[in-house]
Amino acid sequence: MMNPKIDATKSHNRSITSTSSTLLSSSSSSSTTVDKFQQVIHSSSTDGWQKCWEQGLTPWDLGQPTPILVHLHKTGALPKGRALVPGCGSGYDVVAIACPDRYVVGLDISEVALERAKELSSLSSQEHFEFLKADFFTWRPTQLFDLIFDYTFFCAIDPDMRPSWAVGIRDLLKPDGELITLMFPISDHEGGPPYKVSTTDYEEVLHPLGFEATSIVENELAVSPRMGREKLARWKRSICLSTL
Ligand SMILES: C[S@@+](CC[C@H](N)C(=O)[O-])C[C@H]1O[C@@H](n2cnc3c(N)ncnc32)[C@H](O)[C@@H]1O
Repeated sequence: MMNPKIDATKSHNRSITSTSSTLLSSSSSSSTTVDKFQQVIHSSSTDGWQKCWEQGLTPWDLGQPTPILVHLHKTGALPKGRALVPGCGSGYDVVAIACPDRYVVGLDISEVALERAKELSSLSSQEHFEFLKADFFTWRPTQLFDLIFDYTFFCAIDPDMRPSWAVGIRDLLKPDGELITLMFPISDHEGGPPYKVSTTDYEEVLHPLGFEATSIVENELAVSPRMGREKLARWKRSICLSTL
């Protein structure tokens, strides 16, 4: 399915990595950034993310769109219509898949993240995307989505919030819409964010709402620090359960 020639190794070394017991990074300085990021996040239940953005503590940020998402877009393997990227951060993925056939909304709770996203995308054609400040867990627009792409949002929220995450996905997606999750980090470390994830973690909250995976594959285009710890899953709701 994937083109192995696509260079997925351009991630800079600030990317998040983890070991069995703790989160470490490929360099001691980025490990320190992860530690500081976690301290700041846990210092405030209301504006932890905003503070991280203000202090430049964004160790998850690839500095580029997600390679597998770009590949799916370029090969016509993504639904058209309206797409949502919750917790869009710097917004690379929003801009990467926006096109005349697909209007993309990048949602984030941090004003600083959105300012950065707008600045980074200022030279792109603005017609096919927008950035919105809102809380994913309470935001309910009138227009639903044909596609939701989740990468590093599920693992960023407290695991107790995962059932609410699934309800949000259901409420924001059209009944025949598609959810694409890039599941990361598949590991056994403790703590977070990023909190460890497994396919079962997604199934536990999505199955009760009628979502079934139509495919789950290793992400062969993962950036090098994340290689082997990511799976791409595509989910749809079965028609008979779509009223749940
Ligand atoms: C780990 S970052 C991932 C950013 C981006 N997806 C990426 O991969 O670069 C998580 C993002 O989710 C945002 N966020 C956290 N809680 C949120 C919420 N309840 N609603 C919307 N965005 C939220 C944070 O501000 C942050 O930008």
